[in-house]
Amino acid sequence: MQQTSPYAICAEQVYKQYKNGVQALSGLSLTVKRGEIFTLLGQNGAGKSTLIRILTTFLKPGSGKVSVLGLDLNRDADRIRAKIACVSQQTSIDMHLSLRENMMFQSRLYRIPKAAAKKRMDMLIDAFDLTQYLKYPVSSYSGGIKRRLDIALNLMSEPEVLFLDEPTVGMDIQSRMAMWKMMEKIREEFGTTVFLTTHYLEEADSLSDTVCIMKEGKEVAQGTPFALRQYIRQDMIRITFSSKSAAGDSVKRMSGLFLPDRIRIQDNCCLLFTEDIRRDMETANVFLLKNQIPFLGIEIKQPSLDDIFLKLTEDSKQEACI
Ligand SMILES: Nc1ncnc2c1ncn2[C@@H]1O[C@H](COP(=O)(O)OP(=O)(O)OP(=O)(O)O)[C@@H](O)[C@H]1O
Repeated sequence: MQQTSPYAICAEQVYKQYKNGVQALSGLSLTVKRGEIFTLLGQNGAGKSTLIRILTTFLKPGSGKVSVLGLDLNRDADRIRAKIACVSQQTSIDMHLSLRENMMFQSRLYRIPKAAAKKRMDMLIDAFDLTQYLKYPVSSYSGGIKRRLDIALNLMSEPEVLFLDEPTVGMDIQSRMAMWKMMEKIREEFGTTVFLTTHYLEEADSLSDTVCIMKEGKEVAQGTPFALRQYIRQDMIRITFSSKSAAGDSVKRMSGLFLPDRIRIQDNCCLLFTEDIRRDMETANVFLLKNQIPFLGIEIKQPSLDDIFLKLTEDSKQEACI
């Protein structure tokens, strides 16, 4: 009897080199639990889209072991394809068809019986608040509504894993919030595993069960947003100056006091990563006052996911699995 894997996705030591010699993945490993929202974060060119193309069977890895829903990617690509759906940057909506026609067309691609397809369509239209748009032509929808419809289309086949490549890119805050609600609904009500990529850190923070930070084709950290924050296990001191150049000048002057990898400039602030908050707070305060360096404020700050992302993606020596 085949055992059900607790993991939706397992990738082990995946390498991928394109024909032009670019090494897009360099030994990437990650695990995605069934039913969770998993977010992949990485700078441009980190290899996120390459990984999605591999996991959705469009691209073969050079080497490494990948299983999706317990099925081996090399042996069972067809079976995997039947159980997943992928919403990419290019929408799969046909602008000449109505909303309902688009959904029914999708159901025919998956050979879903008509009555079942109609039931599923009505449920999805209701679940994702699309009813009010039924009377308008699809071509008139805003980008956010088109994206919502695209996701609904991809859910017609009841996929077990839904891949979303930057689902909220370029959206205004209202549309992004509607999209977050939609993703939570997909996880809560349908039990679908959601695998998404994003550049928005606050999105990863508020929405994800697990976040994986990628750099240069490899994971640098994977864990819950909370665990990632704990990973740094460092408080931060934030000193605010009147301008970025004032912050830069002060950091130069303080360079003898703190190790270079403990100091970072962010906008008009200087961030000090510290393991001894009292000692370093006193050192920084005394230095600033003694040298009459003008500053607007000094405070203790918990690192955000942003700070962790910057720290991990800037420091190539850091690696962590949480
Ligand atoms: N078809 C291709 N042929 C050759 N090189 C490619 C191809 N697709 C991607 N690359 C290169 O592989 C590396 C990883 O690209 P990928 O698109 O996977 O990164 P990404 O993290 O998705 O970036 P972005 O956030 O900008 O979409 C980059 O250096 C990119 O230029």
